[in-house]
Amino acid sequence: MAQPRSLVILTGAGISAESGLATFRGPGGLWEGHRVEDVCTPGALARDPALVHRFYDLRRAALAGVAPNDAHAALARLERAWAGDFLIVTQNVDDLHERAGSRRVLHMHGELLSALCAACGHRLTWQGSLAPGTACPSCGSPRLRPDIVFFGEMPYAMERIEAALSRADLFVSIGTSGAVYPAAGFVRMAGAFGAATLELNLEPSAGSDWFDACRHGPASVVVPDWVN
Ligand SMILES: CC(C)NC(=O)[C@H](Cc1c[nH]c2ccccc12)NC(=O)[C@H](CCCC/N=C(/NCCC(=O)O)S[C@H]1O[C@H](COP(=O)(O)OP(=O)(O)OC[C@H]2O[C@@H](n3cnc4c(N)ncnc43)[C@H](O)[C@@H]2O)[C@@H](O)[C@H]1O)NC(=O)OCc1ccccc1
Repeated sequence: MAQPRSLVILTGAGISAESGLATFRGPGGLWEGHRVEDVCTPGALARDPALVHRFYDLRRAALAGVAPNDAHAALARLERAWAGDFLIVTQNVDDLHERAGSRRVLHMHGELLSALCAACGHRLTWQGSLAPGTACPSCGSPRLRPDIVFFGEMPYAMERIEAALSRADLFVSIGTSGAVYPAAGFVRMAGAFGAATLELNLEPSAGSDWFDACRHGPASVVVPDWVN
């Protein structure tokens, strides 16, 4: 196969698992203790903003105690060496890709270190806890919320993502269970545009059958192996 020129990499919670961040559906997964609809839906935010804000405050605080692992580092290395189009589309809201040195990263489900005004759409970097009712520095309305895409909300930058998928020669999915859409549909979209597709995951995912090739194992092993 000719050297791929245009690469799109999708990552999920599995790439951050070995850094000590819980995944969603694994044992002790993030949702355990909280029903998704109680903490990650617009309805939940309206019903109990304190619970939702506290859920993301805890995850934001946990970031200080973790660091990127060899899988994040390998992708940053690959990006520096890559001549063509390169894009990491992550479902993760942590900042471990950027802390590993990755630059061309798109957070399709939002970021913990960002706050969003639900009234005017203004965004600002946010560290520490975010109390419900915090005023937006741009429009003054007390409607700052976690800059997170909740279930039922449209993921960010879908046009940019679909454009990159339509140009991709190679699509690689790392550490995701393929349970959440539209991300779980990207392998079929990329494949339909002629891209070669590869899954790197601890175990087979819900979408493994859609990939041309799969390599299963811990991300900190299979990702550097693939990159080198
Ligand atoms: C549950 C599912 C069935 N529901 C959905 O998909 C819904 C509804 C839906 C839409 N289309 C559909 C089609 C069919 C069915 C349902 C739907 N989708 C939505 O609501 C999306 C929005 C979904 C985004 C929700 N927000 C998240 N995150 C932010 C919050 C937060 O992070 O707190 S989703 C969240 O869950 C998902 C978790 O999945 P993974 O990251 O894969 O994690 P998981 O634990 O599941 O798996 C980990 C994997 O890693 C592996 N692993 C573990 N350790 C390692 C290791 N060490 N190494 C390697 N791999 C490892 C494991 O084996 C496993 O495979 C991620 O996307 C993550 O971001 N929005 C929308 O569709 O909007 C519409 C719309 C259209 C027009 C206009 C307006 C609206």
